[in-house]
Amino acid sequence: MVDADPTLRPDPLPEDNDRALRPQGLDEFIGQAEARANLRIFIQSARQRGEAMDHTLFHGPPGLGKTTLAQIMARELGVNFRMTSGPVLAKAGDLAAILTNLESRDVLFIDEIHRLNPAVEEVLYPAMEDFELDLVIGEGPAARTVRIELQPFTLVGATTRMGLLTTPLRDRFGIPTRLQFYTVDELHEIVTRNARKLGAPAEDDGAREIARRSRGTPRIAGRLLRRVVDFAIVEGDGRITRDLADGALTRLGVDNLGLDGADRRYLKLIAENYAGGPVGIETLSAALSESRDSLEEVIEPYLLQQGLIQRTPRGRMLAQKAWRHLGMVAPKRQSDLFG
Ligand SMILES: Nc1ncnc2c1ncn2[C@@H]1O[C@H](COP(=O)(O)OP(=O)(O)OP(=O)(O)O)[C@@H](O)[C@H]1O
Ligand SMILES: [Mg+2]
Repeated sequence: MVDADPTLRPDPLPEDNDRALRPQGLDEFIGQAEARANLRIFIQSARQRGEAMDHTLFHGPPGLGKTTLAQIMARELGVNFRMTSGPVLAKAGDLAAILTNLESRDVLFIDEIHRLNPAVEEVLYPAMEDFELDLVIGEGPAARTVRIELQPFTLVGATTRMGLLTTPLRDRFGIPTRLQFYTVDELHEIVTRNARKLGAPAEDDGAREIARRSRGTPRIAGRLLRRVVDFAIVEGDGRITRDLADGALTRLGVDNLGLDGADRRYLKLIAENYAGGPVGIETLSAALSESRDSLEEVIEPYLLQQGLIQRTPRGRMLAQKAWRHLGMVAPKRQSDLFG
């Protein structure tokens, strides 16, 4: 039932092509216990009523399973899955074409929904609320509006930036769901299961080492597992032991907290050039040649969650844990504040 039309999604991440490791049903999906329990109820209720499930919004950092959950929803609802994304929908007509082709109760997934063009977003409001489409035909004084009835459908939106969603759009989702970073135990289970699927069984300690160093993120766990399997095949006897995983991950530049080169560059910059901060996000973005968005979406959420940095009104600051991790000593004023 999955219909991920490649023309609708020109730029999928390589991991996203990997159907082999993607959990297929809610029972197979590990972690996010609260979100999963709620979704199970809402899916079953929609099925029993024979109605389209309410519109659902998944938000949270990249790689935590937003796309995966949207696909699972369609499968469990027994309906078609249509996928597109905010930046791809350039004109109102692009969205109208998709909406008018939906079958009753289908799931329409819009990735990066915070990047919708305002003209397209306008079309979405009546579609979500009343399953109606108001199309303007013609221009100037001759322009007129035609109303088209749509089949009831479920919109599933995904965003890494909840704060960038307009209020009217946010308010039209009946089921907003925030995804959390995964615990080491959850990632351990995911790695163990995926290693089995890849035909390279992992020892308990080996799987745990990968889990510990995956930045709380299943996508990263999947990527690191594949690389460790490469090392196990070429330099080991195919088994994923703790030593093998540790050696491979260290060679890949993933340190013992799971931070990669970009994370350490961020922390080192604040330590070495700004005495631990506070320093503004724009300054960091310029100094690191990274977009502000990628700092805020990709790098900072995990560093904040790990208590390595703090966000203050005057900018970002290193916490004591970050100084220790870098093997550096905080200047006196810092250690007084965050000792
Ligand atoms: N709970 C889970 N159990 C096992 N694998 C998972 C789980 N969640 C996600 N994955 C795997 O992690 C990868 C990333 O998941 P997904 O593409 O759904 O993330 P995403 O939140 O949509 O990311 P992005 O914000 O970048 O679009 C996929 O390969 C998926 O199979
Ligand atoms: Mg996704």
